[in-house]
Amino acid sequence: MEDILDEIFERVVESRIFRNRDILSPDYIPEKLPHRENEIRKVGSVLAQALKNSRPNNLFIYGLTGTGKTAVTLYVLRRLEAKARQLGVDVRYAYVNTRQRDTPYKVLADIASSIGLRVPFTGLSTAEVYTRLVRALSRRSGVLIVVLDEVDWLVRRKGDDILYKLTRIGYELPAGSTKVSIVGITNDVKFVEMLDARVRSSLGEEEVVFPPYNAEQLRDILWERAREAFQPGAVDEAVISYCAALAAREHGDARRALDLLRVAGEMAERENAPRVTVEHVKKAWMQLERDRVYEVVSTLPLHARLVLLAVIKAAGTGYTTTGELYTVYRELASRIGVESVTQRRISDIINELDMLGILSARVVSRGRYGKTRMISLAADPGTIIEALARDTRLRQLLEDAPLPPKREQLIGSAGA
Ligand SMILES: Nc1ncnc2c1ncn2[C@@H]1O[C@H](COP(=O)(O)OP(=O)(O)OP(=O)(O)O)[C@@H](O)[C@H]1O
Repeated sequence: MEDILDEIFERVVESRIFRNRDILSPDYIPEKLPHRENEIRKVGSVLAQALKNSRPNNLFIYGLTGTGKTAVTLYVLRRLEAKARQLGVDVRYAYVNTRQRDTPYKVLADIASSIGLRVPFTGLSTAEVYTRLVRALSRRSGVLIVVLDEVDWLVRRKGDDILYKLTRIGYELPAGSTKVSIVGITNDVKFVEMLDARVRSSLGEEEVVFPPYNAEQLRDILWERAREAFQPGAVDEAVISYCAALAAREHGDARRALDLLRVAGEMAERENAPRVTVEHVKKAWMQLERDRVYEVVSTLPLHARLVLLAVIKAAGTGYTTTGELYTVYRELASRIGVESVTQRRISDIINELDMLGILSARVVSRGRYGKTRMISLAADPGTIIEALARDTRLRQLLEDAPLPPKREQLIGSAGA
């Protein structure tokens, strides 16, 4: 036993692969953010007002995942804070990720703690926490920048009341007290439509959109991080370009590209390989894809999981049509005693699952029989089944009857 562990320990300590793996972790904020100069300039120009003790306009940042929104915002805020210290101006910021801190209470408690006000974990009403926060802000001066990351998460679950309150907090404070400005970050472009018009206009005093990275930009980003994270010679141009190309094919997500490189490195290290190869990247891609599918499927609402199960039952690894799918779905729903939703809603669910890359739905013409959608699984069936089977009711349904034969021939007869 000792020998096994010695070997593992030595492999990590004397890694030929990693010098400092943490540099590839998603929380690490690098010194340089290539290809984000424009965004840094825009965010910096809005927030710089704080250095003159003025309230910066509220700022709304959006862009797809992994486009550097959080990294840029925190990078600018850290530099701003340092500059403010130099100038002797009181500028602080509170960073709250509302996916992790998912209630108005927790959000307010985090903001309070950024100005040194302690709020108990529970026991107060949200209104009381708000009142205490307002009181504390009115006793202080300076500027407080509140960053609400993944703000759509909170609003979708708890409504936009908290945003309304926070964007209005200035009206409740007497002259000379803390000036509060809000930075909202989201990767959901449709989120804006969910907001009350007043919240939308006040949060969007300024807006910055982060475009996705292309493969070339991702390569620069990866090299910047790889130089410090890996031992010299452990990764080469082919590996970096391959990671960049795969991530760019999705939507230019830097997080995905970095994850890919990190997992490929871990695989090489575990194999005691002298360097990371394209093969490691391919395997890493498959593993990350499986993890993603598992995570997405496990957290889907019940009816979406039933739809997936219906596709498995009706199509196996082949195809099914919308009508057939709906029949099977209703049967499954009734077997576990839940009321089925309408065909229209199922259609929406199919679109959502298509966008998530779990299902593929293609419209095909069936000549004089009109059009139909051919639906099939678009991700690894084994992983989907594993994730569905976490729910005992669904596991039972999965075990109930064998899968029907493949349906590929349907496609041919539909002329697709
Ligand atoms: N230009 C860049 N240079 C170096 N690293 C970057 C750059 N852009 C993003 N990253 C890195 O990619 C990862 C994801 O970035 P970040 O968290 O900022 O994305 P995001 O747009 O906030 O995504 P999400 O909406 O999913 O939260 C982080 O590890 C970040 O450091």
